[in-house]
Amino acid sequence: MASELLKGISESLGLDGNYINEKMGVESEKWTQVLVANMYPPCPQPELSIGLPPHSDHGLLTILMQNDPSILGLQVLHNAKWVPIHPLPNSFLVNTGDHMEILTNGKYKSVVHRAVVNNKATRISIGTAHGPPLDKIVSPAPELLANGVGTQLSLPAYRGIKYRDFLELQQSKTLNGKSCLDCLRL
Ligand SMILES: O=C(O)CCC(=O)C(=O)O
Ligand SMILES: [Fe+2]
Repeated sequence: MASELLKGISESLGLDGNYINEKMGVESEKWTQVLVANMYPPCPQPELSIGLPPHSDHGLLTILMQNDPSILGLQVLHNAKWVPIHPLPNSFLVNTGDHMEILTNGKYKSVVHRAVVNNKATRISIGTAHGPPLDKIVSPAPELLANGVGTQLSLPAYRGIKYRDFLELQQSKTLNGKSCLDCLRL
């Protein structure tokens, strides 16, 4: 499913459908897939608590599902406001991650999101994060920097970094409140 979505994203950028899959080693033996299960039990004082603090996902795409679409929890930061996401029944929700933003030179943004809790029902979400192999150095795709006649030539907005080093940077205490992407911005 992730590789089909990545085909659509490649095409939306005017690239060959297999571009991202090939460049990012998607479905190769070493590509990164992480399964995360989150459980948010009811909280008597939800306004004093947070389920999952604001963050962006590090990979290319995260595919998320949740137990009951009528229980709200996920919020996305949009125009400096937290917007609640109303999941569609029987659907997956797809987030674009930091490496999508780096690879597309900011054409696709990495979504900052968080999960809030409620005082009524347990919410469970299950996500699969999809990224390149850990030893892959990801930098803005050259094809997107000078994309055809009549379009503006853009300069790379991020420096390249090995996926493993990005994950280590994200886990390290040297960020001082900055996001990893901010550290890579040129
Ligand atoms: O519970 C949710 O909907 C969000 C989960 C999430 O953002 C994550 O696992 O990275
Ligand atoms: Fe997330």
